[in-house]
Amino acid sequence: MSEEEEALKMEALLRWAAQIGISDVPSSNSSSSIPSSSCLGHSLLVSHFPLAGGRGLAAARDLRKGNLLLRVPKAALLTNQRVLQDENLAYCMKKHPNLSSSQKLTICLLAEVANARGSWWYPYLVMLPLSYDTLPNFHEFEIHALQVEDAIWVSEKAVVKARSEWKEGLLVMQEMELKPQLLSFRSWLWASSTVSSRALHIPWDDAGCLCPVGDLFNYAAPDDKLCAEESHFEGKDEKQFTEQANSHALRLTDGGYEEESTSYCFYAKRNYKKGEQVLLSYGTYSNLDLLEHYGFLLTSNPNDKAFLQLDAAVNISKTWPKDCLYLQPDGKPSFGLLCALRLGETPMNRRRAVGRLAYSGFLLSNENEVLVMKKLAKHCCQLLEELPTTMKDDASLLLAIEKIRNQIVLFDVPESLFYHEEVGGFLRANGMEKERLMDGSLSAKVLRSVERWKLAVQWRLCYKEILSNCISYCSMVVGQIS
Ligand SMILES: C[S@@+](CC[C@H](N)C(=O)[O-])C[C@H]1O[C@@H](n2cnc3c(N)ncnc32)[C@H](O)[C@@H]1O
Repeated sequence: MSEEEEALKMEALLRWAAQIGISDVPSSNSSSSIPSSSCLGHSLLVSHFPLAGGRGLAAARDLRKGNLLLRVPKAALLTNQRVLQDENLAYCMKKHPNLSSSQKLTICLLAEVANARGSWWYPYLVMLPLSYDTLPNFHEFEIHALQVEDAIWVSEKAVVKARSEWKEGLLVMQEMELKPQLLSFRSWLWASSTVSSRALHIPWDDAGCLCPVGDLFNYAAPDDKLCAEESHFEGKDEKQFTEQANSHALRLTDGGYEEESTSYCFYAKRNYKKGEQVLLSYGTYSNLDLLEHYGFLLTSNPNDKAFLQLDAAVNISKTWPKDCLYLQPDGKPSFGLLCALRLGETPMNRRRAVGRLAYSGFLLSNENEVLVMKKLAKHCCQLLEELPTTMKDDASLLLAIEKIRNQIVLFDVPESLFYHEEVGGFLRANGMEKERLMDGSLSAKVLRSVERWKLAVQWRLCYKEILSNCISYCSMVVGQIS
């Protein structure tokens, strides 16, 4: 789509949105005339942020924390409930009660796409991205570029899951007599990635909703941290714990469906200057989570995690589930990991006696702490050594990938790059000659693969940075104690 075409389609979307009551004017100001040609202009404007999500929403004026920014009436939301008002679709869907809500929403989206101009959401549908970089879209080469076993496993699982969900959905779509092109796995991947990366939470359906205009907000990581395992379990029953977690989760998002106004409402989580990008916290995600569901990552993500596999001898009592044993971005071990390591370095016959102290997060003894830190640093060094490339390799590879991505002719790239095993792997995976990579004439398909390759290298570099931060952190603690 040319820039001009895109601008026209965006205008049409904003005009349609204004007509159906989507508005960035707070209700108290609703007497002030809403520009009928656009639902935006009072608080927000569509803009482009190349370094932070591409297309997004900018502040149209100085905004204050707590300001209502956008209201999207329930009638505008693309939900299972709305689409399944079509009796024929509802009848086909009813025959397959085992489909998940997300599968249903994926099918509903494809059914609307099949209606083309006949769909009520047509102006919205034509502005959806044409492709996605979420993990289910990764190919074998890109998955292996992640290098870390856990991440490869998560990606492979995401691909397998997408395929099996497609097979399950296929029966219904055939009964609906969707066009053959919409029955393909490629179409399914597009639709399910749209749902995964754009659906917003609604209380009545786990799949969420597609929210025209409201889904143009790009993501910022929430400041508040919800470290479930860090808030002590002690003295709390499961219900209290869940309630606490839910109240945290509510604070972590700055938009939500409001029953009183039957609208999805978005609020400013902080003050914004005119022209600044207004961001939304979709939730607390590690970089792997972001990659899996949204197809991007943050090079500085306060909620990133590097998971560590501990041998059974360390996580002795299996007290901590695997997902509590990780390093934080600054390299500090999570609460669970530190407890497990401290107890792991305690002689068997003393573990019971110091258990309570350890589970409350206290240091057990200076000797124990030094042993823990040395062991942890050694483990991180080993992990770094076992990975096929160093952080320096990754950083220089990223520079080259950036040039390839921008179709810059690679004059100044060292010849050695092409002997790099990984570059060879990329060429083979895409059935390409070295020359094609150098002359900057890549097809759209190859460019999409470059994009995913870049994300994989960025991800593993962030992971390695956390391990490296951990080594520095451990040596600092040992230095302080000794
Ligand atoms: C709900 S949409 C946001 C609007 C989107 N940029 C668009 O053009 O339609 C979510 C998608 O935007 C992109 N995105 C959002 N926040 C981002 C960020 N901070 N950095 C990079 N990409 C981001 C990702 O592709 C993500 O899947």
